[in-house]
Amino acid sequence: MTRRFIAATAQLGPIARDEPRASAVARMQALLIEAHRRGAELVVFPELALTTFFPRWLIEDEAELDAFYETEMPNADVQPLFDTARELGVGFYLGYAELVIEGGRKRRFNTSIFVDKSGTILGKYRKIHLPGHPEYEDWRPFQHLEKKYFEHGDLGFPVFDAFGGKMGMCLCNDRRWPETFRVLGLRGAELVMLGYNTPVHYPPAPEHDHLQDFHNHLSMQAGAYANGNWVIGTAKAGREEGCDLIAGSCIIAPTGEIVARTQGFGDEIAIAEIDLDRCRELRDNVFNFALHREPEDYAVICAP
Ligand SMILES: NC(=O)N[C@@H](C(=O)O)c1ccc(O)cc1
Repeated sequence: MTRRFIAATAQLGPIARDEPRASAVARMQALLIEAHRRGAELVVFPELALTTFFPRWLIEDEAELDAFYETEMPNADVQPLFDTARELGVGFYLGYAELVIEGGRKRRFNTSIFVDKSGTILGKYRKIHLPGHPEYEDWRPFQHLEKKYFEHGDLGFPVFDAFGGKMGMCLCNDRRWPETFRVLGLRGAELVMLGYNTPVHYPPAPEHDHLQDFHNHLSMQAGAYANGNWVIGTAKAGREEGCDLIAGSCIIAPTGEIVARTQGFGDEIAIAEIDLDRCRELRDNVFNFALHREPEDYAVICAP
């Protein structure tokens, strides 16, 4: 089986708070069709791609909050995206807010799925590194209530087989943690897909605002290089409900080089050919884990 294929990062511009899912889905269908026209067989959409980034507000009314979550996947709103992808034979990664009833209680996760070319959900991931704060903080110009609205993901960092190789997923803040990429790398991931919503303004340390794009690429390029895997990182970008989100969606080779990136802040794709065999350039050499890793000396990073 060939291990070369064209992939796309499919960046979304802002999604308004009152924008129906059908509109976000139609925008994603258009990007997927364009990606397919340019030869892509795999498309990576952002984190929370069906709605606005709602953790920026305190939402006290439970029904109003619940309306931002999906209780089924696919559901009637998202089915057209699944249908288009299946008809065109394109696989995709999609981030969304997930609400499930388990043990008689509501459980909420920041989730991503991977859907193969036949429309089958092959993998699911629930975000592990939840940033922000658990309660309303009135000094902030906008909230970041992921710790209030989501539980810590309970699926670990799974990898799954697709496109002739091993695929992994993570979400947004996970990309800043080397452990995310290393765990996926130790499980053999050759391509890590991730979506992000990253405000330009970081209220706890505004002196870092000018570094947001740099830190975004630094994290993903380091994750690719130190583990010898491809990375596709996709932004929800632009001024969303008055909050500026960084763009810079990109495809990164195992060498750490950015080989394709978006140019603007709106709906846009960038494509590149992925050759999974190129992971060997790193994994057979400087990052040959079996030969050169020294786990006996790493115990401290696993201590709680
Ligand atoms: N959706 C996310 O995980 N976003 C985080 C990130 O980009 O790491 C993030 C960025 C800025 C903050 O003030 C809080 C959290």
